[in-house]
Amino acid sequence: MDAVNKVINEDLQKERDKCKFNVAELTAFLDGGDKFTQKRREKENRVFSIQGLRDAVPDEYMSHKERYENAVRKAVIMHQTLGTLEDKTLTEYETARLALRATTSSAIFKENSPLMLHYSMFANVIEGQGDEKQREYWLKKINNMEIIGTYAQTELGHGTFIRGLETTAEYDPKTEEFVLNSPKLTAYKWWPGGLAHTANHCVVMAHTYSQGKSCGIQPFMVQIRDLETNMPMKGVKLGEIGAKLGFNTVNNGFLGFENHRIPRDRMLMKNSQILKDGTFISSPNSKLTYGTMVYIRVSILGTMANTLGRAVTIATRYAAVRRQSQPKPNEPEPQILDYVTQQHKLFIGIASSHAYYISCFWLWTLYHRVTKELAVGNMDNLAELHALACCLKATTSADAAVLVERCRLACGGHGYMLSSNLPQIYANVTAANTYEGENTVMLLQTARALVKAGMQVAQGQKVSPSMAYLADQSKMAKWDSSVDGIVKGFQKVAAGKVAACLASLQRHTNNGQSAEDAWNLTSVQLVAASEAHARVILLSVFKSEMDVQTLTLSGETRTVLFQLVQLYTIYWALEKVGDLLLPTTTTTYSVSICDTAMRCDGWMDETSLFEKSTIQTSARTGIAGLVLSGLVYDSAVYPELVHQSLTSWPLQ
Ligand SMILES: CC/C=C\C/C=C\C/C=C\C/C=C\C/C=C\C/C=C\C=C\C(=O)SCCNC(=O)CCNC(=O)[C@H](O)C(C)(C)COP(=O)(O)OP(=O)(O)OC[C@H]1O[C@@H](n2cnc3c(N)ncnc32)[C@H](O)[C@@H]1OP(=O)(O)O
Ligand SMILES: Cc1cc2nc3c(=O)[nH]c(=O)nc-3n(C[C@H](O)[C@H](O)[C@H](O)COP(=O)(O)OP(=O)(O)OC[C@H]3O[C@@H](n4cnc5c(N)ncnc54)[C@H](O)[C@@H]3O)c2cc1C
Repeated sequence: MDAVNKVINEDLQKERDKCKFNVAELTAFLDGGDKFTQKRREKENRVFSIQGLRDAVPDEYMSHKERYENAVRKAVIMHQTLGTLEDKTLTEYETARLALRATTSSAIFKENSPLMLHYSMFANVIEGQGDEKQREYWLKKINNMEIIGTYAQTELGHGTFIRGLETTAEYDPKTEEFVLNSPKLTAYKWWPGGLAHTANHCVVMAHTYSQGKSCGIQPFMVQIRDLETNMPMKGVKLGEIGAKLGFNTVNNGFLGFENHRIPRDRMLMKNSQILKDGTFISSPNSKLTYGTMVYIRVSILGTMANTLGRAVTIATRYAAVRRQSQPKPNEPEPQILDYVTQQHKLFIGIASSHAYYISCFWLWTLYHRVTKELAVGNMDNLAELHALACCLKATTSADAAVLVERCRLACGGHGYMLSSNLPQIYANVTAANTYEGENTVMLLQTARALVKAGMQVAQGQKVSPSMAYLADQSKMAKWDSSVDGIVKGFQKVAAGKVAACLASLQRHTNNGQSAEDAWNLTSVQLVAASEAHARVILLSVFKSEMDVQTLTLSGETRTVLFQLVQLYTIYWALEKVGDLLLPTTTTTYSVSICDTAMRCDGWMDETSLFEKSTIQTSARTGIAGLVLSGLVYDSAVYPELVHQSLTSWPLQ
């Protein structure tokens, strides 16, 4: 096996030899500096050198039980190898950056680790929701693996609608305990990773009552299994939910309670408290209880960057070594990578993966700042963070799923083989469209903030920085094909969509609909406005962060990174060319389309992207569309970019 690995395919080597930039420099840039590349490699080398972490039989030939047991076995070795969760010499930002760039777990678990929730949500919820004493007590046990935990929020009856959760926690002041119950089948917790057989503790989100009154949804630390026998505790019912598209080694389970009692201090009391006598002290903001979800939504951007990066690396390498067809007689079959259609499929995946990394670190910085503000009682920027995390989580996970599937298709029949790992990668990324807030629901959350901002703009009020562009009433005199120009175009599109939503909401309420019904009737447009806003953020952050962060890089590396920015921007301009050109269509067209299926009335008058003269010219000739298409093919961006994927990913 080792001898085989040492022989590098001639075509692959040829592509690598053509590389015009310093691969080590780019790798360090993505890792956050040489020091981190070194740390990451040390970790990877340690893990990958362990024979016991290699599967003797491919996962797919094992039974469900064998797969799970194999995953537990590897998870234990991984934990022993990597030690405790924290490297105390690193700052919080550095720890997160290293975690997000890590490739070890995805290399060892095709369908993720049964300890995934322990490391991610369980640890974070104690950090974010526990008071000082609780953090001190539980985090030590979590880091030392004295307890194994998960995050139990979703129920069979409700996932999205947290306020609808039916699990109850009723405070009994006589014994100073909470009594947990699942009043019906729909109240059973359903989905938590590791719950089926692995976890012995979990954080349970439950509807809380004290002194006969509702105290809202609160988090509780609950021991669910005996630490010696691993059997369920009294009044606790547990099991596995069944086979899934992916995540089959995550051990997702169900959990029900029947008069299960826990001490008062098991309620995580950083934000809300219930005193011994049952007095409820409410959190300064009920949404602080949802903080862990915001944290994971931010980290999902990084996970999408990593996962898409792996898929596009596999597919691009395959495209370099695969030869097919004979366009020119008497010449060898070309590498499929030389077909422009193949480049068109793959290179946007490379650009997107980079865009997601950059956006994740940018958003993480904001998350970190807002967390610090919250610690001193300042909630001013929580809504903006939430709005950004929701639409970026949804848009990056949706795009990543499409792009990973494209990578699979780009490998022809071989992409259909489980040995390509592309089907499993797809199963992992598509899950992120649902978990941690279903994507449509997340886009509608951001839409709430956009509608509010739109109304504030109309009243001349200031809005949050990421939505400030909504206030810019200027028109674009002509199409500007620079990256900044395209970003500006996207801002106009998003502002137009928000304005159209406001008009539609207004029209429906004027027609006597309730605010809720008007919202529902406008929701297709609201989702579109939210996605457009996400595009503005992704495009503008990718460009502006690159402008600043690449200043110290060599010219060659900067060039290739800016080619990625350019490709990403132009790709989305072409994908959304209809939106960008919408104001250039004739009034008749807009009326006939908009008044029926799209319901985007108000759009033309209020939000024209171009000045009237430009509109008429382009509507007559369709030139704007052609100019846009021309950009990609004239820019010579593609041939340069190929080297990027072949040389810069860490696992080569
Ligand atoms: C930072 C990262 C750095 C490093 C990390 C490194 C490594 C990490 C490694 C790996 C992690 C990666 C990935 C995966 C890990 C785990 C995934 C696997 C498992 C998945 C687990 C789960 O899925 S857990 C369950 C998740 N469930 C959900 O997400 C439910 C979604 N539903 C909701 O969030 C809410 O119900 C709702 C938002 C849809 C509605 O809430 P509701 O109470 O009904 O509120 P509204 O009435 O609609 O709104 C009231 C106002 O509150 C605002 N709001 C809502 N939510 C928040 C929030 N979270 N924060 C702030 N504000 C919020 C809302 O917008 C409203 O505001 P108004 O001003 O308009 O009133
Ligand atoms: C792989 C995986 C791992 C998971 N791990 C965990 C875990 O560890 N812990 C945990 O607690 N949960 C976990 N979950 C559960 C996950 O968080 C929920 O599945 C998710 O929040 C969506 O809830 P739901 O399944 O009830 O879907 P629903 O909310 O029922 O959504 C179904 C459909 O209804 C639509 N819809 C719902 N509400 C609205 C609305 N208000 N407006 C418009 N459309 C709406 C949605 O867009 C969607 O199309 C996991 C899920 C998966 C897939």
